[in-house]
Amino acid sequence: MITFFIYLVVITLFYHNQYAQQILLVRYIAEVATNLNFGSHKFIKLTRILSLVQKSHKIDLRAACGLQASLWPPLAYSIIINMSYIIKKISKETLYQNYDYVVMDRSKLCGCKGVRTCFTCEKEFNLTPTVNSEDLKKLSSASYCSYCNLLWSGWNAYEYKNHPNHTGTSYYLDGIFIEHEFISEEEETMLMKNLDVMPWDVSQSGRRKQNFGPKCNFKKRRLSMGNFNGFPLSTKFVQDRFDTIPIMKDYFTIEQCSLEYRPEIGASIDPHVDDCWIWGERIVTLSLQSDTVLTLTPHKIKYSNQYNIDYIPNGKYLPIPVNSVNYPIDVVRILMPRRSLLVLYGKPRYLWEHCILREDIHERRVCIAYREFTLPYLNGGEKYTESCDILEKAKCFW
Ligand SMILES: O=C(O)CCC(=O)C(=O)O
Ligand SMILES: [Fe+2]
Repeated sequence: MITFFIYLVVITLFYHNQYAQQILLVRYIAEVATNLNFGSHKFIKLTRILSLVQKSHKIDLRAACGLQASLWPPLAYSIIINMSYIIKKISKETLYQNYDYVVMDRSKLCGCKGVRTCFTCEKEFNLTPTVNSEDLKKLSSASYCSYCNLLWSGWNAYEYKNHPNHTGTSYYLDGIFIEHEFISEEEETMLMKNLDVMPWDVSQSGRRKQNFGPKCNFKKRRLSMGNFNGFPLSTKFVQDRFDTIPIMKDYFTIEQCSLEYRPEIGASIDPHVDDCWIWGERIVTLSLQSDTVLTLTPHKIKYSNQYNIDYIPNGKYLPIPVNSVNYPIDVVRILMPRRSLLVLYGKPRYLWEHCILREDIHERRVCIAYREFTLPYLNGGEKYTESCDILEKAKCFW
């Protein structure tokens, strides 16, 4: 049935000569294939199959499809053959354009890689963003009220302003905490001034960033000091204030990352789960300059151990139901007002993906994202010898 469906898509593809559509369809076929994770040692990696195609056709299909997966061999071979057909059907000119899109280092143009896009590369290569908020709006959504700690049905993230006069259905989801006005307006102004005198690096999906933390290789799960030199002194007061919040007890910041989102660049962050091998349970974000919304979306595990979810402590939240958070609501909207502090932990941190939609960035928004180590890398943990120098460095402010 699925194979037949894939054939249908491929046939449709033959009648489309537009480069962007071809890319999208290739990506779509691959996505269909990726979601069929049969989870057995017998199944070979789709990335390996795709690398064969890309070698013979000089095209980085893996990047075009943005995937990595185990796949049932007969299905995989059928996809490979279909993909070979697709590539052969693409004109030379399109192939070169295509080659540019998927292989070209876009760092001179923007910071996007693989399937991530911003306005700049979308315009240049006629690309379509992967996240479509209209699709999310069709799902059942609820928005978080920080005053009653409940979700209320609906998409509008400003629902919390109606507190206590909410209407509709409420749901409970433990693991979201918001402290309004965590810093004052004067502190926000000073903090922004101090951040903006430091250089910003380009990042993916139209963002810019300033990263302070050790070097982490999430794929190989290797940790090293890299250029980590501690944190800017001007930001110390924020970390110091964490002690005033009970759920932030013993929070020891290892990474601090400023992120900038500007609407004119189409900045956003695609749905993801923060790495579970090295980053501890509490994901902390201080929002600055403008309000935005954190959107939690259904967790779609694309391949085994994605986001290193196998490292979630004690298997506390495992097994994660594939493609389902097992909850009556599919999309959770959390308003992050400027100057507020958000702490995400437990189920919302591990079982849902979070993202910031382009349409939720109305003005320049900057946030400072904080991360702590997982237990094995803290004092007394079995990996402490690998992390003790980094823990020491993380006490420094310059
Ligand atoms: O901008 C935000 O608030 C979210 C950032 C985020 O999810 C991340 O850096 O992992
Ligand atoms: Fe994140």
